[in-house]
Amino acid sequence: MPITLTRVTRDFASIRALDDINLTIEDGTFLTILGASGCGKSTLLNLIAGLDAPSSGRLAIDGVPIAKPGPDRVVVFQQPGLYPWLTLRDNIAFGQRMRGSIDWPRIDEVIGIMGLGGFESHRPYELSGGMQQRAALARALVMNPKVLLMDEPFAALDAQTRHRMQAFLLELWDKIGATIIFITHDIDEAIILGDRLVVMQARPGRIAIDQPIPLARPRSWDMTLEPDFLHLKRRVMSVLAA
Ligand SMILES: Nc1ncnc2c1ncn2[C@@H]1O[C@H](COP(=O)(O)OP(=O)(O)OP(=O)(O)O)[C@@H](O)[C@H]1O
Repeated sequence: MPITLTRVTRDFASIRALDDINLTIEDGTFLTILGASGCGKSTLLNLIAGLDAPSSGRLAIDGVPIAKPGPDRVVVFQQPGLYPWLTLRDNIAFGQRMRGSIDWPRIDEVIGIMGLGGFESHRPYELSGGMQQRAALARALVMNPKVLLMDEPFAALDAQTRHRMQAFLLELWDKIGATIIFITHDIDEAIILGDRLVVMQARPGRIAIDQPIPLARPRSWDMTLEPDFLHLKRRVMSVLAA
């Protein structure tokens, strides 16, 4: 069952951050969201996460209204936000510990999937930026979410690490089949990762483009030279420049 947003508006005093947003996101979709700063991307993600409520309109997941955060949805932010005093393994187990019980075999399985084996007892400062972000992703995954909400998760990484993380995320998504909603400022990243692309415009925050991304999978960076890629990129650039 999908995530549905029906006529969603969010005002902050006199600022209309989101205006009449209608979206249906099918299960297992990789949706990427692009848009200039301040166009309402994070506001949209926070509403789906249940961290904020709309001024008007409705949000639902599997037909159930979204009223608060839930175990079915986890958010991964730009900063990994690991606890410096905890080991990698304890950081990854943190959400489960808060929920009341830790499934250590699952924690260790996800550590393996994320390529973090051997670093279990390291503290965050002993890990590279890419490893820290993988640990943040692992901490989200061990909650077995149906929906991963990613707010510019790779923006703080250098270009090479970022490319590795993008490939890694696509492999992971293929394995877990979760719905991913992924915010980015990077047009190439949005097109190369997603099944579907939403481009937003600011003041008021509205959807300017909502379309499938017509590239085959598996994706590779060579595809950034394909006519379908360039055609879509040109369209996005003209909307963002408007
Ligand atoms: N808690 C808040 N209080 C007041 N205004 C807010 C609040 N959150 C967001 N806004 C305003 O709503 C608009 C949309 O903000 P939002 O953070 O969703 O944009 P964004 O597209 O995620 O931007 P960025 O790409 O810079 O992260 C902005 O004008 C912002 O100033």
